Amino acid sequence: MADSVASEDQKFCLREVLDTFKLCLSENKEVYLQQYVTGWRGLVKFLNSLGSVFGFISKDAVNKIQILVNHLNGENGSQYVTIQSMVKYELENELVDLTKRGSHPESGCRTLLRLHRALRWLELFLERLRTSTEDSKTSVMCSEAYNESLAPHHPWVVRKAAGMAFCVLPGRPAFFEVMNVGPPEQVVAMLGEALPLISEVYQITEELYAQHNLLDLP
Ligand SMILES: CCCCCCCCCCCCC/C=C/[C@@H](O)[C@H](COP(=O)(O)O)NC(=O)CCCCCCCCCCCCCCC
Repeated sequence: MADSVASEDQKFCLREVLDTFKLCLSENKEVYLQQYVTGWRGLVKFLNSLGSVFGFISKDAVNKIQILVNHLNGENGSQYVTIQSMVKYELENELVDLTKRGSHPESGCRTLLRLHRALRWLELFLERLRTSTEDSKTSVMCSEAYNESLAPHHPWVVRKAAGMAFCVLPGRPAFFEVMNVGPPEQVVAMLGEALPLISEVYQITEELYAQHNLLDLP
């Protein structure tokens, strides 16, 4: 799985990836899991194109994506159509470890929570990128976004490794290039369109998880 995601055609446009988050929202503001997963697959592809230093990050993301895909394709797949239906199904059937790790280490709820926190990182990072200037450093934007989102949930060793990886991020011009969206003005415009959608998907999930007390799942 890691390999197939890594080697699928490397050339792509970040606009298309971010567009998939648009397709996540149903009419009544539920979040489709299939589309959410597709969005993440695209992001992982982008991450892989930045080089093998990020391999440990993409590997973990791929693992989590695969767990969710297995739920979607499993015999109870119809319960996993939206994040809302997944939460309801897993809670009603006691399929979630609520306070300490136990017999359900791969619940959809705890797995998605990790990606959900990473989506917050993405939102913060992209917002910084959108408002950045030519001499802004991607490594700084990235670690600031990380410190405000994922870092509090990670042990020291992961924070350390992440910090080291951020240092070798390409600079802003090269980064914009890999995004393959066009000149900087177009990148900024694209981000301006994509961010509210990502933010909405994040907020809806955050409220759902808060409502059910799921924000600290082990
Ligand atoms: C562009 C640079 C990309 C930097 C990515 C920033 C996120 C750094 C995350 C570091 C995670 C390290 C790997 C290990 C994580 C796990 O310990 C930890 C906890 O899991 P557990 O409870 O099962 O043990 N896992 C997680 O928190 C999930 C992390 C998922 C990270 C996915 C990041 C994908 C980034 C996509 C980049 C796209 C950038 C697009 C910008 C234009």
